[in-house]
Amino acid sequence: MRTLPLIGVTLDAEQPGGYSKLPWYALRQNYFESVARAGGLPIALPHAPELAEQYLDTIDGLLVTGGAFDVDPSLYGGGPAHPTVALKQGRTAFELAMVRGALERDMPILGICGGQQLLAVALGGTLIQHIPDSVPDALAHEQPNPRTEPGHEVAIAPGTLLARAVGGARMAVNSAHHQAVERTGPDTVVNAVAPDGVIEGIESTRHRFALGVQWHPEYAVDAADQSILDAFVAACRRAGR
Ligand SMILES: N[C@@H](CCC(=O)NCCCC(=O)O)C(=O)O
Repeated sequence: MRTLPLIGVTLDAEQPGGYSKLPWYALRQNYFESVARAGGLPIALPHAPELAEQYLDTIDGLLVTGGAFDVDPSLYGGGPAHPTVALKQGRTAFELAMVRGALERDMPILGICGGQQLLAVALGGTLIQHIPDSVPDALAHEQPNPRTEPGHEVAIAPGTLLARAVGGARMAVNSAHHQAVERTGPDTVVNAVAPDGVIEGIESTRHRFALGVQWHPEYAVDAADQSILDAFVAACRRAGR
């Protein structure tokens, strides 16, 4: 039996330029730090769909991170891609293989921001491709102020896994997204909503822990943010080998 649950953390993929003249991976340190603070052992997962099953045989839980890109609308019947849609096909192919495999195993999954959107799609949901064009009087979901500060509040749905994790009805959250979950799939419920009605969190009702939040709890903007990681890692510990 492992002492710490092994948490697979997905990476962003960058084209040559900047750090390296070759393709490279990137991820903010606070993703790993927030998992470690929660008592998990974070491990980075390079993009290799052919290794997904072996990764899933090894880890106790999956953290699907965010990034400045979008899920391909063809994956949720979204029709033509909005002009603002940016794709990272290799990353999405790997993350989708990992999420689908984890769901099949009922392995705990936490999706953050774009990772929440991918989880929603894997659960049969759809996305709003560009909030400003779809939501009248929408808040600034790509907040102008630093992401270490709140962008807006969310209302947490009572009786949900998220409500039990954070122990409250409202939270201040940061916001760095132009898309959002539009409709949830079967056996999936909305657990958080912004004041303008934009969905800010979803969870499966038929898995032990399949939770996504649109904001970035790894920044710990709200005192309750770390409790989301704590609940996720605790679920991984219970599910662990
Ligand atoms: N498709 C999503 C992506 C949202 C997201 O993951 N944002 C994070 C920005 C980069 C980072 O700091 O991780 C959208 O709605 O834009």
